[in-house]
Amino acid sequence: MMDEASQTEWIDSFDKLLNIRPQLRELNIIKNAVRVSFNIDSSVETSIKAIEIKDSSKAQQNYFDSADCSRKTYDQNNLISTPCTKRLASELFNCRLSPITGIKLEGFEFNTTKKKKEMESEVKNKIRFEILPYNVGRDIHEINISCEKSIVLLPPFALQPGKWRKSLNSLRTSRLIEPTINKWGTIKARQSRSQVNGRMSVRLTDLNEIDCDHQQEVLKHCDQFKPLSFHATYPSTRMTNPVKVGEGAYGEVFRCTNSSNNNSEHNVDIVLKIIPIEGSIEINGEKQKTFAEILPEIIITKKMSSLQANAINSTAGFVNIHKTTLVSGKYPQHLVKLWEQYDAKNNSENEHPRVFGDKQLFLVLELEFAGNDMSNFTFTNAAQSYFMLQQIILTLAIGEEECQFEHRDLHWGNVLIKDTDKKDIYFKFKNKDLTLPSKGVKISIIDYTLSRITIGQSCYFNDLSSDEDLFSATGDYQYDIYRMMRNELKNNWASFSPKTNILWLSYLVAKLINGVKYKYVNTKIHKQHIEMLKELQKNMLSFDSAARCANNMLKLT
Ligand SMILES: Nc1ncnc2c1ncn2[C@@H]1O[C@H](COP(=O)(O)OP(=O)(O)OP(=O)(O)O)[C@@H](O)[C@H]1O
Repeated sequence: MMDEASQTEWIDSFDKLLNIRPQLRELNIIKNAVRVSFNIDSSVETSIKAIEIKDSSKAQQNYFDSADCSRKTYDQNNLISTPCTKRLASELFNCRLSPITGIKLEGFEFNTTKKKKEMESEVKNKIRFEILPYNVGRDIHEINISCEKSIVLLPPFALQPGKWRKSLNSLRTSRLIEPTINKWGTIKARQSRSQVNGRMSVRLTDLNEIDCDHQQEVLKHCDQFKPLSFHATYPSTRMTNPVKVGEGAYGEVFRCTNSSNNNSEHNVDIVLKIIPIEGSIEINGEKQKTFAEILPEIIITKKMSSLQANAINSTAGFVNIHKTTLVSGKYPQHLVKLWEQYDAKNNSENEHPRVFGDKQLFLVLELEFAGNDMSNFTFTNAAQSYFMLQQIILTLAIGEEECQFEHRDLHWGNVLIKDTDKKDIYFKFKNKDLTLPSKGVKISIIDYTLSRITIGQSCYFNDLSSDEDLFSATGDYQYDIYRMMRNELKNNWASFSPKTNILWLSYLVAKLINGVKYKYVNTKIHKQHIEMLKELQKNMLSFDSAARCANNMLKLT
């Protein structure tokens, strides 16, 4: 089994998670033979799951027992991991619950007082092989897998709070394969993919996919007839004080002052979110978005941004977009340099832009610079955060009222906050003018990848109904919210249920009480507002929409 790969490639898959991202991406999904890891650590949950089914007539079953599966002998001296039988017989794993995730481990319920031999045979019989119903992969790599024994689990795993997409991709990649069975009953390995590209657009009337030329639609939104040259459109001379400020699974974000008209009084602080599209190479563990997949992103961002000037319902709480541009060509050298500077300082998780060829297409979203995200922001005190939360509530309420908007991924990385010297923030809710004290901050909501919205006869949403991975994640209250949303929506992601906004608000209040940074915590005003936040937290889940919550909070009739 070991001759296809060098020893270093057999590092435990859990350990690989600790390695830097480029190596994670090169995990051995197309190797000819795979080791099953059975170390006495969490690797039982992250290691390769592979079996060989002897009887092809059983191939359609969901469960197999060990008798159905072939057992190939292997040279144990070549293996790094402890073989299954040896480990199971030890007392070191005397637990049916994983020490890491608490998942129930089938077959580990033996009693340590039993004799070693009895235990081994009991365990052999009890181990259950589960074939998971994955159907998301686009690339299928056929591999020959053989192993003594393995367990296929869909483990809950801990993710860091905040941005989860890249971590989830890394975990998916590190799991390497999920077995599927072809018509001859042999195993094929599928490389799992993110589901978040599964953006759906449906007409509400007939639920058919919108029939349009997506490339033309994107060009229309960009006011272009064809893609422009990347380096000619964004030369270094057009970008004053440029710096890379952030990155996501889909793009790089650079901040600069837009000095195109050479009038320093009219300089605007903008960010460029640069998203590669339509290319065949994978970026940051994801397939590149297509025109069809990027189009809803543009439409939703523009729609939400336009609410700042809307007649009946208006808010500047959704990030302001100036323009979108479709460019093609090699990544400009001055942006590559900024990318490298960011990487040197922050250890980027994204791929170096050198991977892009000279025909690569990029969609560039020019957004207003909206500050730091909530997880990196230091509030003066809880009075400031309390009123900041009111801005979020009212903004969501206006989104619901205007276009049945649900954000569906409003973790603290997607709320940006910047200082303002304006005393008040203005809103219009159901044609009523409302003013909130800014307390020195203004919020902007970003990232509509999972959002749901109705515009005219069309509804845009992301169908997460089969993204088991996201619903298995743990590590923060944030990951409970995805499960709570699924319950609330009864897994029908097209439907409008503003309660999902309430779920995210309940998460945000929790973060404000116990999570964000405060400068002055020993003041009376801080303590008072922490109590007010706690009171709000008690009541939050009793509302069924942000609109109801806003009505109650602002005593609107
Ligand atoms: N308008 C903005 N102003 C300031 N910073 C921004 C702005 N938009 C994005 N950023 C920064 O860039 C980061 C990535 O942006 P964004 O969340 O839009 O990317 P993404 O690719 O959609 O991320 P994800 O991995 O969640 O898919 C944000 O976390 C934020 O730090």
